[in-house]
Amino acid sequence: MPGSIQLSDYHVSRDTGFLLENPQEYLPDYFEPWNRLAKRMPDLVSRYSMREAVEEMPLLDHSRLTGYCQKRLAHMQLVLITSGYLWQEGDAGVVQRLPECVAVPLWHVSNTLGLKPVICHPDMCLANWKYTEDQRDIEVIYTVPGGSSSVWFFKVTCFVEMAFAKGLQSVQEVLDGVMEDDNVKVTSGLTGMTITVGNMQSAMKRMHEHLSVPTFYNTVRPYLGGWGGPSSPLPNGLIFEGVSEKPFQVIGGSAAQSTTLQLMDILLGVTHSPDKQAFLNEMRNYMPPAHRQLLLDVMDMPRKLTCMVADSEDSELTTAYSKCLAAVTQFRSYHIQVVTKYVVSASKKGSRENSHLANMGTGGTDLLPFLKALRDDTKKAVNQQ
Ligand code: HEM
Repeated sequence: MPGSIQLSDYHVSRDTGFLLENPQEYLPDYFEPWNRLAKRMPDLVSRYSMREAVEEMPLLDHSRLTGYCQKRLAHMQLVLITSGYLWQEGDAGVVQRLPECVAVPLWHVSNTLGLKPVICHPDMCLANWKYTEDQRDIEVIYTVPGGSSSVWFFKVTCFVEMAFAKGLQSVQEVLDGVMEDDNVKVTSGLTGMTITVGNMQSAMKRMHEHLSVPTFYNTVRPYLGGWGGPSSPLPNGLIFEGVSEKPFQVIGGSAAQSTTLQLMDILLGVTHSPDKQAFLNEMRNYMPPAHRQLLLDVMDMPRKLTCMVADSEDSELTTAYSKCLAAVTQFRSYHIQVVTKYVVSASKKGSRENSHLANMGTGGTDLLPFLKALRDDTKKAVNQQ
């Protein structure tokens, strides 16, 4: 049917959703220096020898990378190397320039993939997991300083994406049901989505099991940072040697770059004020292009779930819709608790080395009012139908 959407057309896997299926762990031997430095980054940083190691690294030919998965792995390795190089000495010891041996390939690989040349959710979550040998659990492949806390942080973020992936069929059901004007299908899809969002919340709850607050705040978070803007230790941005002498600015990694919540917002007709939406739109620039395109195409669907609900006297449909919005609202409320614990309260205890991160989000957002407004917009959506 014209205007209908198949999730599988957008680099979305039936099994793993937005997570890359079978991410690779190592590049071919030619890229051994990248394999080695990316894997050893936390260790090299702890010995303050990351910079030296990067400066000794040869400039490799990125055009020898073949296939999408190799390029995604190369992106992750190069952003990790960048992150270690920049933040090894904390804010005070940051450098203004990224050496050519990292800057040039990172720039080109990023352009090929349509990703920003900075650590991001598509790297550290979507392309950073593998099944354990018995296939019963997952492991993260690469990490940043922070030991078991940082590993756990990435792993739980993967769990949340996995929980979404398990409910993908329900999202497809809603998309199909809306196009076919099929109340039963939409109701069933919304019911499945409600369960899925609940499972995403349960997955996020696991953050508390092994993520230490001071380690997250003082050690993990700085390595997820971007550069540029008044609160950054690199206010003008970073110069990529061999690419341009003009510094440029990027936001760092955040799960706000996950397509999951934005897809649900669009599908459920949740709208945000222009400034909040501008931030979420900016986050789309850090998603893989196919996922970004999915959001745009769902926005452009000729039929809308919200119109269907508004025109319907089918109480099962309207109830399923309200319950789904309530689940997303609860997810956002729970996320606010997590952020309060790991960022807001932690910032009160402070860290001098990375004071610029204080109470702000990666995008420089004033955190709690921002997240609460997004949550309240979700709650309000139900009354707008
Ligand atoms: C310790 C765990 C976490 C912390 C400290 C945290 C922190 C933050 C922060 C600071 C923001 C504000 C945007 C920014 O500036 O980056 C944000 C936004 C966001 N985070 Fe998290 N986050 C955590 C875990 C997660 C997980 C596991 C997910 C799951 C996908 C997630 C999804 C989101 C989303 C979707 C947003 C955008 C705001 C919204 O749509 O409500 N976060 N997070």
